[in-house]
Amino acid sequence: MEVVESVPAEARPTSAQVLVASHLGKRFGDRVAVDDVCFEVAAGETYGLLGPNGAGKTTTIRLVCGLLRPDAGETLIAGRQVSTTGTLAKRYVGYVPQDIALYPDLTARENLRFFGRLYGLHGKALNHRVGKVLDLVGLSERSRDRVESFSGGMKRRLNIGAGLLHEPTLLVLDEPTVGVDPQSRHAVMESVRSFGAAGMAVLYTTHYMEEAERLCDRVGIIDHGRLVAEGTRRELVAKLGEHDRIRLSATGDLGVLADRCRDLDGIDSADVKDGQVQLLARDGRRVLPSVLEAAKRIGTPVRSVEVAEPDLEAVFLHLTGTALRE
Ligand SMILES: Nc1ncnc2c1ncn2[C@@H]1O[C@H](COP(=O)(O)OP(=O)(O)OP(=O)(O)O)[C@@H](O)[C@H]1O
Repeated sequence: MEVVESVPAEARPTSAQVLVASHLGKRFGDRVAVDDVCFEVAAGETYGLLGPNGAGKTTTIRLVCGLLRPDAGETLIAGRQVSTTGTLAKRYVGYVPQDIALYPDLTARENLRFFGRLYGLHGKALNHRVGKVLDLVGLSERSRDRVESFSGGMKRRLNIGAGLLHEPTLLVLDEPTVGVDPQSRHAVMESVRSFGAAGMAVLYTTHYMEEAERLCDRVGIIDHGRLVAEGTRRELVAKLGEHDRIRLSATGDLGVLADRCRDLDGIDSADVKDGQVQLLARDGRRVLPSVLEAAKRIGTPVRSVEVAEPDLEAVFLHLTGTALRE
């Protein structure tokens, strides 16, 4: 692991935009992983990159953190240009990778002390930061327990803690709740929320729509390497105009039902997700009778119907024509 020094308080940036990513591009052979991606994250802001598996989220943040060289574009962190070789900009970044990088046979405190030394911390400063970080991630009471005895969520939180030791200005988290049970997921999200509230800039990738909705001040929707839209939840939903989201539970071939619905007047999109047919319609209540009629005709009787306001899932569906899949 690379040694990155911590940043003295007086050297911290004052500009509101902590991260500025401009026209980032990256190919792997013929495959375009990231295509002309631009976004900014301000101090105290939590920015979510939301997209399905393979959309380009990890590649984007590896470019942003200087772990991968872009084919095009550049990133500034705290006004410093990011490069794969230099450490100047990296001093401001806490990067929390998707995979857990902890020593199972060491305690939580020993793990943090190890990573703290890599950041150039020693003596009292190291002890102080380790204590503070254990508090921040809610693991003070388990600090003397070996990591091998931790739940998935606790390991995740400690992994995040390792990225916080040098008091980064920007915290970058790559899908930090993947493989975590719902209760621990909540704890991870609450930790992340507190970092934004404390003034840190947070860049968060996820393919869970609810996480982006709950946690992020602004969301960038990424698909096939391109940022197809960005904004607050409200701004993104407004892009849909007046739309309703309809969820149908039915018995029979849901794919056929979705195909039929797609052809109906007033239906903008139809997709099968989570064992339901999901529709986007300009006026849900008006189209419902023809949907029920079509379902009956093809022998897939509808068992329940839910009409709701659009969410980010609906925005994604509208912009890309596909559902965000797990
Ligand atoms: N080192 C690599 N070599 C070749 N192709 C790669 C490499 N890294 C990523 N890719 C490809 O680039 C595309 C974007 O991948 P990336 O990991 O950035 O997506 P992601 O949105 O983070 O997905 P996930 O949620 O599954 O992690 C994918 O098609 C992937 O297969």
